[in-house]
Amino acid sequence: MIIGLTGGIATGKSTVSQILRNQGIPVVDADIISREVVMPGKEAYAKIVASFGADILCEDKTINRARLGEIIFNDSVQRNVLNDIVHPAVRKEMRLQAESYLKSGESRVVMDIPLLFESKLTHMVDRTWLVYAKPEIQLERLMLRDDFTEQQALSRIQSQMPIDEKKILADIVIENNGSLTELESKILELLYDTRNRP
Ligand SMILES: CC(C)(COP(=O)(O)OP(=O)(O)OC[C@H]1O[C@@H](n2cnc3c(N)ncnc32)[C@H](O)[C@@H]1O)[C@@H](O)C(=O)NCCC(=O)NCCS
Ligand SMILES: Nc1ncnc2c1ncn2[C@@H]1O[C@H](COP(=O)(O)OP(=O)(O)OP(=O)(O)O)[C@@H](O)[C@H]1O
Repeated sequence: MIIGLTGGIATGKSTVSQILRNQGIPVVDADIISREVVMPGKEAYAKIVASFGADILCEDKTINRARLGEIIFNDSVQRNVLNDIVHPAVRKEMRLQAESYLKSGESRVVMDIPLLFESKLTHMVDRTWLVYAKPEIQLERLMLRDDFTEQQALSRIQSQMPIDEKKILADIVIENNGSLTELESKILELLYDTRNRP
């Protein structure tokens, strides 16, 4: 059984993933894999440098994520260029990792995929869980976590499907508008309720 965990930027996916990992549930994380597949020497790295130029590199030749982010979160054409380079490699690696967990006998594997609905990847999972935070809380958490101005935060939020639209598409909605303790209790309850029936 593969659970697709999604949400909006900064609504709490990584926080939920950590709670799930603490419960012994394996999580395959698209954000982590998307960092690995763009390391120097990887196929996607060469394509990114060819498309965006050497200006998006740090001195050590790794990709300057802040600089690339400023480009792609403010320009949907450039965003699609990057997505087309990175996403196939991420999907391939996610499948491999999830299959490996299932083969080793895990009954439930979580795929943390921020763009699950935008990229129409629901066929990769059996159920969808959405981590939801009200738009004003999402904005506040994003500005606080990444030290963004309101404009920087909004450009990232607006690069995604609105969280209220995702809410309609998800099988299960995990409300994350309260405390971390409340969130943890909700996840434990959800795991208990869905032990044999996700
Ligand atoms: C633009 C990049 C370099 C910025 O890196 P940075 O370290 O600042 O952010 P990070 O990768 O941790 O992503 C943070 C969050 O931004 C959001 N996000 C990232 N990429 C995208 C995108 N292409 N479109 C919309 N939202 C995105 C997601 O909610 C993600 O969880 C990086 O996000 C990237 O390479 N994005 C393209 C790959 C991608 O789509 N990743 C998301 C899941 S596969
Ligand atoms: N219930 C909560 N109460 C207070 N802070 C929270 C809560 N849930 C998450 N946060 C904080 O909000 C920020 C965003 O959470 P998190 O990093 O888990 O989001 P995310 O959905 O994984 O983001 P991204 O899309 O960027 O990967 C973090 O700083 C996290 O510590």
